[in-house]
Amino acid sequence: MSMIAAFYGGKSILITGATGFLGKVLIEKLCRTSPDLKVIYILVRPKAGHTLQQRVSQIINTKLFEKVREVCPNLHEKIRAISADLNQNDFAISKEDMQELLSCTNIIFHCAATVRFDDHLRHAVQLNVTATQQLLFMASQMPKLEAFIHISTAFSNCNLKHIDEVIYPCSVEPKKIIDSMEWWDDAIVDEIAPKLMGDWPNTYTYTKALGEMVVQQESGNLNIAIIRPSIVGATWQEPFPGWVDNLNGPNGMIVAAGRGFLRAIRASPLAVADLIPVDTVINLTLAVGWYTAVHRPKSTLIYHCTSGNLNPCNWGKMGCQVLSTFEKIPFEKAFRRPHADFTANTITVHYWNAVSHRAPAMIYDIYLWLTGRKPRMTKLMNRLLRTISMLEYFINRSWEWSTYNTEMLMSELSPEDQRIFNFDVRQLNWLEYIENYVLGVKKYLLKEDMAGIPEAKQHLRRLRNIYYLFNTVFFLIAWRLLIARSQIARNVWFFIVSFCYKFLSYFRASSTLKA
Ligand SMILES: CCCCCCCCCCCCCCCCCCCCCCCC(=O)SCCNC(=O)CCNC(=O)[C@H](O)C(C)(C)COP(=O)(O)OP(=O)(O)OC[C@H]1O[C@@H](n2cnc3c(N)ncnc32)[C@H](O)[C@@H]1OP(=O)(O)O
Ligand SMILES: NC(=O)C1=CN([C@@H]2O[C@H](COP(=O)(O)OP(=O)(O)OC[C@H]3O[C@@H](n4cnc5c(N)ncnc54)[C@H](OP(=O)(O)O)[C@@H]3O)[C@@H](O)[C@H]2O)C=CC1
Repeated sequence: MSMIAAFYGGKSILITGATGFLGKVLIEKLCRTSPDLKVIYILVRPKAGHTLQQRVSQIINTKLFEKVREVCPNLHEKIRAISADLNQNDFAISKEDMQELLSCTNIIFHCAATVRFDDHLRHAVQLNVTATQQLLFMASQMPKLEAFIHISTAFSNCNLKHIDEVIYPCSVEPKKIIDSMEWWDDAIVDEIAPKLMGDWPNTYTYTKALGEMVVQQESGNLNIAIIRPSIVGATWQEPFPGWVDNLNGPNGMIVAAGRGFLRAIRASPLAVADLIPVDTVINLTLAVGWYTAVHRPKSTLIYHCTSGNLNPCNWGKMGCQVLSTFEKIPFEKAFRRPHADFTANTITVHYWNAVSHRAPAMIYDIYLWLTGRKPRMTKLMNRLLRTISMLEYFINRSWEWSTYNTEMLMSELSPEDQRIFNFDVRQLNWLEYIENYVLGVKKYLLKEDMAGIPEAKQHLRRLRNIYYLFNTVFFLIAWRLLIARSQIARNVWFFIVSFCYKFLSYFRASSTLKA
């Protein structure tokens, strides 16, 4: 019998960020392995045109929940959506709902965050810091609470090279920043943001670091643990390989490369690609929830959920495997044939951006304009290049994360729990994982049918022919213009023609002699 699965039986669990990427996989695994849990409260913000129940139904009626719908037929009753906005005071939760949450909750998984790199500092502080503070305050009023699990990121200290499982202080106290946000107007925030952020590359990583400090400072008597995943990718094994549903992190790059928009990127091929499958993160999260509640460690433990030090893979190897998968299972409606160059040289990057990204986009837009359609490719390309510029920081550096706590936890699990809640990334076969990842992007994110593969391959062959034709015509025109203007080019041309003529004459003469 799994100790972890049994632990969650009969429990009331509160999840924030349940409608997000990690949140969905968390609910799925919890309901599948502990179908006898009492209730999962999820804090969901209302969205225009969708009731809360519709938002829940949209999630649990997807393929991700196919298996769990069999194990737990009353899934709808297990999930109780509570209207809440983490940006509001008391999360705008009704009095009755708040009363129920305070009196019943046993475990909290805090996943909600803004993961946008370019969010305004005010908004990022509100969600990643102030909301965490408020949730901790709520938690302190919950008499039945056994554990509070906070999901952070391994990049909350990306300004350091070696990162231990400890909380590193930021130069300005989070409480001061929270207070200042009350009276600073946006102009002041904009001016002061770079100074506050120092060597953090974006508001996301900076506010996640502040969030960790808040957790440490406000922990009081609570049983708290922090999980720091690195770059979270598609599922590895569960409930099936390759599931992914958003464009964050590498997903958008895989789409852009597979559709032929992205052909070169400034990246160090030897830098470690610290990807971690989302099901691995969730298995660790559930194991940490159990361990924190049952063993009640004296201090807040931090768990790195990373792959680099246990089973490293670099961006070069990953990129090659992505490309070779495109050959077997190409994406539909490609703009150009997938091709990739990783380069660390800035001049080469500018060259590729001009020749491989902007020029084809402009030529295509001219074609759209000439055929009476609205040009859109240049705009799309600019947006892609902007996205890449934000991700570049993470693909040109390597970090070392120590994983003592994570390894300690692994050794504490029974063999059955190690199997059911497997977070041992040493068992991951990268080539197989990446192939399933690309397949998953095609099936679950782009919603493409596998039956369309022959047509997609045919389309790529057409693109190849257009490419050869375009290059030949371009070369001939360029050469013709050069010959017209330059005596040297004319001499070279006559030399080549006379050389070919002599070679052919010699070849013909020798074959006549042999006959
Ligand atoms: C040539 C080389 C290729 C090699 C072969 C293949 C390569 C594949 C292998 C891997 C390549 C290397 C890529 C590695 C990337 C590494 C990422 C590392 C990140 C680590 C960070 C730490 C992890 C975390 O803790 S948090 C999770 C990460 N968070 C994010 O990723 C969020 C990032 N996103 C943002 O910050 C914003 O969305 C931003 C700034 C990128 C764009 O903002 P903007 O306001 O311009 O647009 P949106 O309103 O957000 O969206 C508009 C539009 O664009 C679509 N879109 C959004 N993001 C992407 C994307 N990444 N790619 C493509 N399209 C995207 C979005 O859906 C919208 O579409 P609509 O149709 O308009 O709705
Ligand atoms: N994805 C990754 O690569 C990594 C993620 N992490 C961490 O994991 C956690 C989950 O990330 P991920 O699932 O990818 O993020 P998503 O962006 O997919 O999900 C974010 C969740 O937060 C919710 N949320 C945002 N704003 C509010 C609000 N004002 N009120 C209520 N809910 C809100 C969203 O709800 P809604 O559906 O309404 O928008 C959504 O459910 C985050 O803490 C992140 O920092 C850490 C490392 C890597």
